[in-house]
Amino acid sequence: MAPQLDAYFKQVEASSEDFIERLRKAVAIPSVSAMDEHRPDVVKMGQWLASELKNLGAEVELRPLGKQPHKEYLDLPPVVIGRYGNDKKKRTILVYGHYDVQPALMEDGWSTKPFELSVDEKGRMYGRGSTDDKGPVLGWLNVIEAHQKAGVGFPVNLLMCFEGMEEYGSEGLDDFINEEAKKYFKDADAVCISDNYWLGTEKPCLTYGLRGVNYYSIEISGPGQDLHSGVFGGTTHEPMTDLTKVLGTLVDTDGTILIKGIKDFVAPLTDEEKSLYGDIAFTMDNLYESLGSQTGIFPDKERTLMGRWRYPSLSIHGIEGAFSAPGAKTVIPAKVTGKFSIRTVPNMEIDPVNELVIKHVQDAFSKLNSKNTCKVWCQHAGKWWVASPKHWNFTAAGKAVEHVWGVKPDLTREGGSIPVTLTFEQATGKNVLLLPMGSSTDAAHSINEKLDRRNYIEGTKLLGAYLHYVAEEPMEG
Ligand SMILES: C[C@H](N)C(=O)N[C@@H](Cc1c[nH]cn1)C(=O)O
Ligand SMILES: [Zn+2]
Ligand SMILES: [Zn+2]
Repeated sequence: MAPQLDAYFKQVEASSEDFIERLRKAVAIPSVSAMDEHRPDVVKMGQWLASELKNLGAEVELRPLGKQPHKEYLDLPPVVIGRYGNDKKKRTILVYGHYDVQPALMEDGWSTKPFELSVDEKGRMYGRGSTDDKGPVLGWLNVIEAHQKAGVGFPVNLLMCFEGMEEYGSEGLDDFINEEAKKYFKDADAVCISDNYWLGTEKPCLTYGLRGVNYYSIEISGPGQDLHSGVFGGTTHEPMTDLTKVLGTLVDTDGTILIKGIKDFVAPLTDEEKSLYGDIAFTMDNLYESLGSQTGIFPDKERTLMGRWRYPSLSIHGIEGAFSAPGAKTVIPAKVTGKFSIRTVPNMEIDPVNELVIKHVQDAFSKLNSKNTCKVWCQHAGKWWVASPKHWNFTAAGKAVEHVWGVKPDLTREGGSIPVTLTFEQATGKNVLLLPMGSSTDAAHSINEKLDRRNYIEGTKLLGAYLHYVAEEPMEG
């Protein structure tokens, strides 16, 4: 295998500028799944991805997912599915990624235009979606292209599933995967997802766990329209006042969730699990670097990692309908919708958590004795996932990491959520591996999201090397 991999690696180096151009084109399409007005861009991004894959000789289909739940005027973007190679003697790996991105506006504080890839002198490639998840998705395309150009045989059959709604809760995808698990995806021997990040900036990792996410909206309304606060302030119940009070009952400033009963669902920490945290290559400085501040809750790495991986958290994200522009508008908003989410962990189930949250919000609102109206609902939910890393899929990835990066990877869990991971595992019955490309300082979901050129190019080598090691692993296990 060594000469083949050497030739492949050389080709990745030789094609690196083309691969960066490919990422530049992808970042230029503002495929923001959460914004109705960007839906045509999400569709355009799916079509662009499909055409790139076709140009590389893959069989590709754009599968419709129907209308968006609760927004029937919108079509969901298509799932791009594809196959590269169909040799019964080879293993088949199913790869998943997403081509939609989080919203990004200059006024949020970006230093460069979010939808123009901007590469600085240190090789940091800034742009929305660079690390989450366009860079990793294009990594798979780069793997195909570099094999072709180097004349190196492709080691496995590749099945692909790239969706356009991940940042909005993967609407429609669970049913699609369940439906196709025994059809389009039936040959898959294992699954690989590249959509998370290293813990720091130097040590690669393989990831075997994710938190789940239950995402909520609280809508408080009263007046028939927005009002002048000088004319009506002091004479009416104000939705924004009610909402901030209700939001204030959810979580304490030290991160403690204040909803009664939530803690009781959390699996107790065992001595065996506790002992795993000490060996992970992570420091408080790694945390401070990626936070861009020293505002961590805990003083030590172990409790910080547990706070991210194995305990739930509740975050308040924003308020729709509230005044948020610069200046001093003296308005009383008539209807405001607060958004918050809970990252869930073993053994929190979606429905019992929803019941506690909805009851808590209703009780908190009724204590206000307000004449306004309060509605609360779970917008989307995806369950946590924890797998065993003792499988040939992880062994192959571990060897590939050692080959490309020269170190054994850490085995990590992740605080973020990729709800379809569990769906793939359950629907296909196959092992799922998370193989991240980006690092802790990439600022996914934040301003100035970036992917380091080194992570993109070495990451492309890693994805290819992983496929070669997969081809060599004995199947059992
Ligand atoms: C880890 C992954 N790259 C990611 O960012 N996932 C999102 C999924 C999500 C759920 N609701 C909205 N987006 C995340 O963890 O926030
Ligand atoms: Zn992602
Ligand atoms: Zn994301």
